[in-house]
Amino acid sequence: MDQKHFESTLLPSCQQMIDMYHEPFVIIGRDYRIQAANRHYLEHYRTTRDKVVGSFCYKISHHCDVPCQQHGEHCPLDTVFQSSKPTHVIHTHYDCDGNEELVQLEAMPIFDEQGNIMSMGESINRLSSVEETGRQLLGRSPVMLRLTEILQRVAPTQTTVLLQGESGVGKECVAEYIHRQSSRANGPLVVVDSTTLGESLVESQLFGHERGAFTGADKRKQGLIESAQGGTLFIDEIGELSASLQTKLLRLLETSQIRRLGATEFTDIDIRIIAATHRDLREMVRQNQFREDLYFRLTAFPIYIPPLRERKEDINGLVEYFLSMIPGGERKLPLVPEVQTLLMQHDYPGNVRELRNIIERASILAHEHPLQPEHFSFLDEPLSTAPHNAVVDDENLSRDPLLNRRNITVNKQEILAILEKHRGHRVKAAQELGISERTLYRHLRQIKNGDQNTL
Ligand SMILES: Nc1ncnc2c1ncn2[C@@H]1O[C@H](COP(=O)(O)OP(=O)(O)OP(=O)(O)O)[C@@H](O)[C@H]1O
Repeated sequence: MDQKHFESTLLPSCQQMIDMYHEPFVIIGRDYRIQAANRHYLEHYRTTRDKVVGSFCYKISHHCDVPCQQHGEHCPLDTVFQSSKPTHVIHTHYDCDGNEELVQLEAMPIFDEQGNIMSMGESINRLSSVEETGRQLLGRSPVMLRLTEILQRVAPTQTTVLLQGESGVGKECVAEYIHRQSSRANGPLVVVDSTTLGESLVESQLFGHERGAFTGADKRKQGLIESAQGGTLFIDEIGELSASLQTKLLRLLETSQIRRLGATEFTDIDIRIIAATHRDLREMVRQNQFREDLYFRLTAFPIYIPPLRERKEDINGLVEYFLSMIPGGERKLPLVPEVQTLLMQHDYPGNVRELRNIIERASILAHEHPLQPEHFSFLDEPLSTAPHNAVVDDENLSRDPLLNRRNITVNKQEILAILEKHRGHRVKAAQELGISERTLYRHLRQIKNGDQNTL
């Protein structure tokens, strides 16, 4: 049966009902044919009922000749018909201009009078795009689609979220995504990198202080926590917080109040906290390095972001995205198969950040030409294991007390070169530099703040 001969068995009243729905909504039959589409659907996709009704859903939504499950996506229709229960899933559809758009589908069974499933109703909720979210959270691998689905669920709540995953997997990207998708999106997103909080002033940086609270405090100052009022506080590398700060953070989580340094009064705080770590907090609890009660508070909603090597299906999309950020980068697409293979074979210890760096570096080497395998030859360079004791002074970085204690100073170029050599792997880079990972983080933040073009 082709589309021309399709006749909908739905009652006209059914059409009226779905037209009242405020999201695009379609009714689909067991044979994957769209039986009805509501007014919002036709408006959103700038199409007509004739073009949609009777067509296969996978053809219209995915521009594909076979149902979703045959090209690796979870098919809500199969689930609904098999289970007779509603389901939801995140899919990539095409908008009316042929651009990909990420949508959340809420699918539900529609029964006939005998209680048999007749059709499936599906509402289509568009998820935010790059323009709306700022930094894009990419990833169409099954694991990233599942993650996006979870993020959609948790974002509108006020729950504290703990993001776990290796360095460079996109924890900060995810935090930003949660914030933008939450009711706090119009409020601030304040990022606190625990590794950059200097020991002595940390408390006043976070909690603020009153005038005269300590020598040099000549005026009252708001801390980072207060500056997140009405928004979200993202605490990166939470495993690095000192014991006393852990206690204070726990108190904030329990009472939603803080006291500025030198203040007698408490201030009410309305923030949502998202924390992140690449460390095993549970193990830190076992080793008495992290408060158990704080750990339980933070793990109200833990989210694990898997390393890139476990979701290599994301690589192509990420490469396209990173190239599109480089002037003229689109001209390097599509990638030749040899380069695609090479990128798929790499292990990415530095995760998405490393992939971004690799693409940027190869693009520079390729200049205006298409990317070829030789532009990636730096991937084959062996990692040096030689201890590094270079003593090159840099006024900005040599003041670090840890470094001075060891009588070692390093400069910006050196840090960046070693980091690049280890493809963004901070643990290895810190080892080679002879400094702690924490100190390396601090330096990187300094470099980032001082020179945006460098990192
Ligand atoms: N899913 C993604 N889509 C697009 N870009 C991404 C994604 N994941 C990571 N990136 C990019 O990779 C880089 C590292 O991401 P991010 O800073 O969020 O990682 P992280 O896990 O917070 O790292 P760290 O633990 O070292 O702070 C950034 O440039 C970010 O924009």
